Amino acid sequence: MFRVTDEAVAGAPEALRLVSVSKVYGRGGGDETAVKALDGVTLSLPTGTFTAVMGPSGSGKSTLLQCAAGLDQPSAGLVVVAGAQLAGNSEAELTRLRRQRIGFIFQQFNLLPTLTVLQNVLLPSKLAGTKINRAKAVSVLERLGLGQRLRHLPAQLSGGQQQRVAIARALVTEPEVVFADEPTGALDTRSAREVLGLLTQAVRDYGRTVVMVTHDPVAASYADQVIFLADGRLAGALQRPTAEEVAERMTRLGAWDAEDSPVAAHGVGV
Ligand SMILES: Nc1ncnc2c1ncn2[C@@H]1O[C@H](COP(=O)(O)OP(=O)(O)OP(=O)(O)O)[C@@H](O)[C@H]1O
Repeated sequence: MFRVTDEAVAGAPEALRLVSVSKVYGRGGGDETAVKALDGVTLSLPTGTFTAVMGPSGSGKSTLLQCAAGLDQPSAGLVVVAGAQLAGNSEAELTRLRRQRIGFIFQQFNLLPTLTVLQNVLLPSKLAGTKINRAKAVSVLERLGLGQRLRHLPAQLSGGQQQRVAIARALVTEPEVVFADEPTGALDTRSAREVLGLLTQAVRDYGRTVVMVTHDPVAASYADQVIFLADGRLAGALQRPTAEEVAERMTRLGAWDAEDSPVAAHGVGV
């Protein structure tokens, strides 16, 4: 099983465990269009770690995130978030677990356009039926540099600011695990760097656990470890990686030709 072995987190409680998780799209069996997107993935991530998930296009990264976050059901296997098993629950129970234990950050921010910044951040606790702590939402937004933007609508903010609102929304419920699917994919270099810094800070200073899918070796280098997928299976890991090491591993996995590597092409961009 893949397990982070960093001394700093040795003995830390487990935030996320996947045991032999597989996902088949389509009907399976004789269905010729069936796709095995995940094929027996087993891993364990301690609380307070930042993990990047990389791999060639179609290797199962988004599927892994969706299954681990309870947004999709695995075809087989077990997902455990901070001791609570996700599979086998009713949809209502799954929704409750998701709202209480999981935060999600998307590439396209997914903010509600008619709600203000503050209302967007308060929405998850409102939906979860928990006591809405306005002061806490304001303090998280202030920490993320948005204290002057509470009453603005998303359209009045830059992309980087919108993603910071989405980060605040993901963090305000103090979830066990924050999943981020290409959180810097729609951002310019500077905003991307800010967002990665904030995710790192959430892990270092607030003990959150972050799992981020990215195509960018520089973004991945902010993580404590990178796990690689190929054809739906784990294909290795790197601890405290540099962007160059990540790019080299991606080249070996056939994700891109060496000369097409984003690091080779642009240098360390983010
Ligand atoms: N809803 C779906 N129905 C059928 N096949 C799917 C579905 N979603 C994903 N797949 C297939 O599952 C495999 C894994 O897809 P996934 O999106 O998880 O890969 P990925 O590594 O995130 O890819 P990318 O880097 O291109 O986003 C691919 O072959 C994809 O075509």
